[in-house]
Amino acid sequence: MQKLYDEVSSLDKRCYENFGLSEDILMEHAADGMADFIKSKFSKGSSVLIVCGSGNNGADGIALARLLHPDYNVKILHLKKPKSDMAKLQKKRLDAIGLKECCTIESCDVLVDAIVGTGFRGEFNPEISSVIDEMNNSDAYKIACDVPSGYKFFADATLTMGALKKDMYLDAHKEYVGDIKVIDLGVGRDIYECESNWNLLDLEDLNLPNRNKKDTHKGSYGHLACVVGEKIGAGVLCSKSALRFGAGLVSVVGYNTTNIPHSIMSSELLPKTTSAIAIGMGLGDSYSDMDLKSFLNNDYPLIADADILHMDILQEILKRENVVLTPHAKEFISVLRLCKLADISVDELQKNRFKYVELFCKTYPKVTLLLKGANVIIAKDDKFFINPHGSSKLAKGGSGDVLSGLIGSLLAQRYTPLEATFNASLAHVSLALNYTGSDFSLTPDDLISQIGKL
Ligand SMILES: NC(=O)C1=CN([C@@H]2O[C@H](COP(=O)(O)OP(=O)(O)OC[C@H]3O[C@@H](n4cnc5c(N)ncnc54)[C@H](OP(=O)(O)O)[C@@H]3O)[C@@H](O)[C@H]2O)[C@@H](O)CC1
Ligand SMILES: Nc1ncnc2c1ncn2[C@@H]1O[C@H](COP(=O)(O)OP(=O)(O)O)[C@@H](O)[C@H]1O
Ligand SMILES: [K+]
Repeated sequence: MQKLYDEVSSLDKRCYENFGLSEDILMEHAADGMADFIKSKFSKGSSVLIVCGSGNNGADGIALARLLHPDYNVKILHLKKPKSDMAKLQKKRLDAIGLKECCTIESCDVLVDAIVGTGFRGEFNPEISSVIDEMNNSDAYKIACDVPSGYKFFADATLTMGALKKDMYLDAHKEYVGDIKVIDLGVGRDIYECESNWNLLDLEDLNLPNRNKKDTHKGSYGHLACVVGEKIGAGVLCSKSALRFGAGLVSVVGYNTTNIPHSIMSSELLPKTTSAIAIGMGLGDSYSDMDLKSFLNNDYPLIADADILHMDILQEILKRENVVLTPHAKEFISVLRLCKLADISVDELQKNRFKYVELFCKTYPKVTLLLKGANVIIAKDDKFFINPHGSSKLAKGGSGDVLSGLIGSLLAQRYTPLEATFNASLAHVSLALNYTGSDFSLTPDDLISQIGKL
């Protein structure tokens, strides 16, 4: 797990105050880290074009040019005259060396974007936008210094200074950042970083429901009751996924339980041995509020997904002690509206995913939330996690039903709601990563069939 930050200037400040480092020292480490990265990937003599802006992001680029010269064929393009103190200082150092400057985006092996970093505000003017377009059209390997400028530069790799910034994990930014690597600024990351409520999940954080005890039986692994409705397929996918992920028993529950696989049980009412409930997937409007209440009149851990996230009965569900909500963006704006927290568009949500997740969790600290997307957010109370390992292979109907089954299965096996949710999410993305077929071909059944290989 790695920590995520809204901003790192306060971390830089701690370095000056607590460790006696200066802005100059931090910047030299930033540039050195980028130089090391390039040296590890490209042989001496490769051509490197560094495009610099006028602030400290540009200054990082100017320092990098000095460190790579003369082993690499380095050229620098100043989009603006150096303006910050550090940019002016770095320019003076570079001028002393006498490095070649250029004024167009020339062909090169490595292209570095050091136009703007965390200090960028507003929009680029047309001239800078057209330079970034040209950079994006280059065949070179593309490196973003700290962050891709204005999230308009498509990087192959982003070399980010000191610590991971939350903003890099907004869904819309996933297209731009490429592989992200943190550059050490001279004090080691564990010392540079301070506490943060936001964390990035690593695949290695996955804790599978492996069976360590010998004297057990099916009842030891819980019983998931999956309430099904109009579209029975969704409930079947959820149930098959839950059984495969270790639940001892899985039942589909409801009025419509014909043609279900032999391994799944069925009943009209919740079975007596139920230890967790999954509800919402494919539900349609087949149940009255009274019917739904009959499934909710208990305190079993529960995962609520899909259709139920649009229903007034959600208010009842949110009062439960152990509940997980798994909306996608459109469902989450419905949740926010039903809870009278916000009445916003999907676009507004996607631009401010972190803010609205925090708002929801502040109001409902007992609820575990998983907001689906290119980068999944998992949150409870004041703890927030981002799972960035999913891929567009998962963008297919039924992927979410499989996820609900994974979460329901772990709830039935007595993981806490938060642990069930982030472990299930990690398992879900691992299934997609492990799939070796073409990226457009992954089906929910493929996901389920691979659970046993995790
Ligand atoms: N200790 C540290 O601080 C360390 C900092 N580090 C580095 O510093 C970076 C932050 O540097 P920063 O604060 O100077 O901001 P930065 O990203 O260069 O942007 C400012 C420039 O952007 C420009 N600009 C703004 N809006 C614009 C627009 N709409 N359209 C066009 N231009 C616009 C604005 O230009 P102006 O408009 O003023 O001419 C100004 O010059 C950080 O990302 C990291 O790389 C590392 O070396 C590690 C140590
Ligand atoms: N581009 C993507 N990158 C990563 N994960 C994705 C992407 N698109 C969809 N997913 C994941 O796939 C799942 C889709 O769920 P959902 O939309 O509820 O599907 P359904 O209801 O049809 O089962 C979610 O877990 C989501 O995070
Ligand atoms: K940049």
